Amino acid sequence: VLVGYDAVKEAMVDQADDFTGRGQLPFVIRVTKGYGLGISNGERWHQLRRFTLATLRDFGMGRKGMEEWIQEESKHLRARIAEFKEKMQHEIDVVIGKNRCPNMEDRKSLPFTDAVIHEVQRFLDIVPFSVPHHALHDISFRGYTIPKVLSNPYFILIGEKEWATPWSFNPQHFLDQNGNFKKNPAFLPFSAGKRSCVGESLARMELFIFLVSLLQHFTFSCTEGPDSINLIPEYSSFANLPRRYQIIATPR
Ligand code: HEM
Repeated sequence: VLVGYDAVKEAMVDQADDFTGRGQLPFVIRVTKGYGLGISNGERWHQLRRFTLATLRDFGMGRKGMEEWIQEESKHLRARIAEFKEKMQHEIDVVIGKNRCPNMEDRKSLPFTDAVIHEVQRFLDIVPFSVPHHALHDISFRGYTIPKVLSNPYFILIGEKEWATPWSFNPQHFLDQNGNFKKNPAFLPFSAGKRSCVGESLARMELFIFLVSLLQHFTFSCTEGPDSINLIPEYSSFANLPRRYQIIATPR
């Protein structure tokens, strides 16, 4: 298991050619029947990866087309919910108002909202061990010999060295003392290197536009009050699955 940003970056980015193999998890093989980009290796993976990236580009007709498409989708999604702080709504009201759709340009003017979205992804850590990689041949890494085909999961979003309060939900992890958005290189929910998530830009655009547009139009609450929310996942193993709650969306 590779632990912490330094080790993960060194393996997935600096020594990427050795680590791009996909580890063979029995349940993933069963679900995918061994087919598809996520589970493939070798020449098949290279071709599928090139094809997928090209298709995603065509599908989005470039960044702008994809943005408009997500804006349209977000209009339909406003019926879905969660509870967020007034501070985000205040920031959104000041920067965007209520009469136009948010776009990706707005992100730099919404540092608090952006920090909350990053912190949600860090704290939720939906794929805590990422998807395992394996070494393509026997390799040496930090003085250890890693034999070919040994699976190496890794985790980094909760490192004590990288985060001031790793076990608390704390948007300050992504803000400087002036309230500006601050990047943290250890924020790698999509992994890094040659095998990283091909859907990253689509997913990040969706997270931003959906969430901002929901908060623009609704205030969220839950029937039992915020203290009834249990942050411990309902199921935790390969994935962390959050619990389900009935949420009330009140038009603003
Ligand atoms: C918040 C949403 C998402 C998260 C947190 C996420 C996270 C990840 C992670 C951690 C990996 C493993 C990377 C590695 O092996 O080093 C991955 C791989 C992958 N993701 Fe995502 N992902 C998200 C959304 C998406 C979307 C929207 C798509 C499709 C458009 C997608 C398609 C894929 C594919 C095909 C792979 C396998 C890539 C390969 O093996 O070369 N993901 N993702």
